[in-house]
Amino acid sequence: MQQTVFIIGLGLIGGSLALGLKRNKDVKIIGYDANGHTLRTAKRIGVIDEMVINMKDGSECADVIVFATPVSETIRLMNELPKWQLKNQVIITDTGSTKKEIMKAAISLREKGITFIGGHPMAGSHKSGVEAARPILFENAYYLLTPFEDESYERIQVLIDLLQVTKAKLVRVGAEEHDHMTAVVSHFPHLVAASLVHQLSFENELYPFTKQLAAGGFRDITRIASANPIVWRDITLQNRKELRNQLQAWTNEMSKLQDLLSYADSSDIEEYFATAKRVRDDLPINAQGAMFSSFDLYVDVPDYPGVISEVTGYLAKDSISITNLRIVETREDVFGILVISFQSTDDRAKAVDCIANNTTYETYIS
Ligand SMILES: NC(=O)c1ccc[n+]([C@@H]2O[C@H](COP(=O)([O-])OP(=O)(O)OC[C@H]3O[C@@H](n4cnc5c(N)ncnc54)[C@H](O)[C@@H]3O)[C@@H](O)[C@H]2O)c1
Ligand SMILES: O=C(O)C(=O)CC1(C(=O)O)C=CC(O)C=C1
Repeated sequence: MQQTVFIIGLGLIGGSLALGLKRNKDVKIIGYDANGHTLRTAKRIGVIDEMVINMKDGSECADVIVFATPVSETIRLMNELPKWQLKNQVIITDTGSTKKEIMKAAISLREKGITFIGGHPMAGSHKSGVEAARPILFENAYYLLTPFEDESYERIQVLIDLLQVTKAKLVRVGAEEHDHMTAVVSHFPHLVAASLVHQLSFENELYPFTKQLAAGGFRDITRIASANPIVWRDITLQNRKELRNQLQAWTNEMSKLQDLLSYADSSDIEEYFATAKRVRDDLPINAQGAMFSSFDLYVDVPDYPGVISEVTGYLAKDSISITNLRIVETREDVFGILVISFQSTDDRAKAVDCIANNTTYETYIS
């Protein structure tokens, strides 16, 4: 049976969901974005099957409506829906990073007999926009659903059946619990990343050379500070209470660090790092999802013209797809390390063999 899915907001997440759902040939994707350029691009590059230029047209013919807009916009737009002639059995969902405020706003839909099931795919990136969308983004990632407690099993199952094709791990949680857990592993780390970048820019006024030294570590820990500020403004506003609690916990941890720096001996300091390493090493970072991972391979290449196309040429010859390519500059005067990203660990393993078979360059997995 054909299903029509209407996606509102065609950025990284709306676009990736559209591409993921399109793998099911019985699903037709209609898209809308407030940004005309994004909307036309989404149609041109085949992210959506059809575009509409207002929400009403898409909403009235949809079996499922998905909001993939910044969370404050989602709440504003949800309130528009009851004005239109929606299908009787329509299911409304969203992809927002917060859930409590959204579920609160959904009460008015529910009072009008409209089904709303909150959703949040726990995969993403610091990139935004439709060009960054990927069909595999949600594969193996947790995809949290926050239906109302007494939502009918059949209605939830319709949404689960639809989303299954993305290969995400669908898990049901309460909205409050959701906002607590995501504050710890997602929202607060974004505040920390932004604050480290602020700290660097302050430092930079006194020691302008410092920025040049911001190599792997600083770049890794602050990658997410490059995310869309509007998306993160809205998340922060909606999850303020949990974020204040996290900040208090962080402040307590920092004061422990103050003590460590002032009084601790070398074994206590080593133990501090060792405990963190144990916990960090146990995180499931090699699977996409709980943490987004792009399966990077570091290649130590010599500095001569054409070396990058030489390496990518060998990979192309063996039909190994790459998703990204960059040079990590560790020193200004020395050619950096070539970092090639792959879609899967399998592709990366094939690349290691391919480079070993064709060159003498050393490869590393971080
Ligand atoms: N970026 C991530 O890593 C990530 C991960 C999971 C969930 N989310 C959530 O998914 C949602 C979308 O985030 P994104 O990363 O795709 O952002 P994005 O900036 O890539 O895309 C958002 C899109 O929404 C459009 N938009 C904004 N206001 C609109 C309106 N009134 N009507 C129609 N379109 C509108 C924008 O033009 C843009 O194309 C957010 O709620 C975010 O919290 C983000
Ligand atoms: O990988 C990233 O860049 C992300 O920030 C993705 C991330 C996260 O914090 O893990 C961001 C927001 C979400 O709602 C879910 C995933």
